[in-house]
Amino acid sequence: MHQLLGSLPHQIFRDLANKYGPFMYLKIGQVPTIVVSSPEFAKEVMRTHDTIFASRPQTLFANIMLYGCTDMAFSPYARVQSFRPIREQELLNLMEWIASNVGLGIDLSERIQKSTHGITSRAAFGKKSKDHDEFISIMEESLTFAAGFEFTDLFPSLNFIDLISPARSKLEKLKQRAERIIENIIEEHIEKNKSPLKAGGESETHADFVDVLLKFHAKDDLGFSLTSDNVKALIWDIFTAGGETSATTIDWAMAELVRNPGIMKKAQDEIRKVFSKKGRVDEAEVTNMRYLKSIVKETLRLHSPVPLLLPRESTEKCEINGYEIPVKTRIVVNAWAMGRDPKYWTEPDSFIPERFLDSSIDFKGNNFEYIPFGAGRRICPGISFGLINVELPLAYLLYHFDWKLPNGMKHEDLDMTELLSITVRRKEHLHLIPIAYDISCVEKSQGG
Ligand code: HEM
Repeated sequence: MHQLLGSLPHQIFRDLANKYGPFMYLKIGQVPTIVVSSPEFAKEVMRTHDTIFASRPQTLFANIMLYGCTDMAFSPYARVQSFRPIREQELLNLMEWIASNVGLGIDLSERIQKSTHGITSRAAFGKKSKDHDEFISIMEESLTFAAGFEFTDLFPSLNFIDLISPARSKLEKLKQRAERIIENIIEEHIEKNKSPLKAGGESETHADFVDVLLKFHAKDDLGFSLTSDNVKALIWDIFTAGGETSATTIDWAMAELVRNPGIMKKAQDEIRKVFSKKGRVDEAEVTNMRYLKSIVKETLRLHSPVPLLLPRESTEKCEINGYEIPVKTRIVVNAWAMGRDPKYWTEPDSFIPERFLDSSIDFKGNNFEYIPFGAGRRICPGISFGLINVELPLAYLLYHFDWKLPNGMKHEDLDMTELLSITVRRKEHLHLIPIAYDISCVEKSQGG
């Protein structure tokens, strides 16, 4: 659909909502769909009728990559603090690499992707898989089919076409490659837990996400059991939901900062004032950086990485605003459109972090005009982990380096075109030239 109309779905839905209103019934292909584009109706769906809309539709992507939608049976754990050494190490590695490229053009987007996925993998799987880079590229390719707008998602009764659809065969192949990597990760954990050192079981403090999943694998005695497919789908979920969203947010934030040098300078002043004495960033103090936090909030408002949240589907009929919503209606909530609605935001299309400095608006699902993490019982369970994974890398990038655009490019010319997948990234990779500000601690760590 989006290719035909030349815009991305969240943009098309906003234009339609401007014309036909914020609670719109559409038939997309054969699928009855309600598109919600106002905080009042978002609240109706995600608070008043939360239970009815807590299901997700079974799309082609979810059926194949998520093992018939057997993922997310429960929220992942969020021992955010305990992953601090992992974050520090990965980010120091990234700083070292950037320091060795000072004055040269680098593909910052690619490096951010790698290190964010590195943090997620090490937190979730104990270490980076030996097939880390391949796993990232499989994920990237498969996510382009995840938005739920494939032919077969829109015409479910024509499933004979589905069987020969190029999307299905591509996804099947990607799944086979991903499965091999995921099975290796599981196998390594099973072996590790068999080792004599681990006799008596992995200690709770060192158990990673996969260890926790394996404890619930096929064990009814714990009152809750996961099948092999559940375990594999959950590993996939964490890798994609955890890494991709954070990397996309950092990338947009850096692009906005490069386009707005005054804001970049203000952020660097805040960060450098605090860390200059130490000569390095300290995670414990990043939580007090008010301006940096406002930058992250503003980035999530303008560039919500999951602009249409994840689709939902009604499990029984209900009434909203005098309309009867039948069972199995798909619900699309346009968080991106609400985040840019002039009714709620002054200068909605401008990047102004100051708007959040003295504002009580947060993204925990209470202010429905601002829901980059969703709301209700399907709200993102990874908010804290996601936020620190964005704030900390930004603090490192802004503390240690100044940033210039290559080839004499002007900051206002930076292309902010969006690219569709289930997350919305910038179409172009961010190529920048790092200039050293204070890299003494990175150089020291290089030396040994
Ligand atoms: C900047 C970072 C992130 C953003 C913007 C984000 C955004 C979202 C959004 C919009 C949803 C859908 C919510 C809804 O439908 O109401 C979601 C779901 C989810 N997120 Fe995140 N997320 C981020 C980071 C993370 C991280 C770090 C993890 C895990 C470690 C994670 C795990 C999940 C999972 C498992 C779901 C599915 C929840 C469910 O269906 O019940 N996310 N996220």
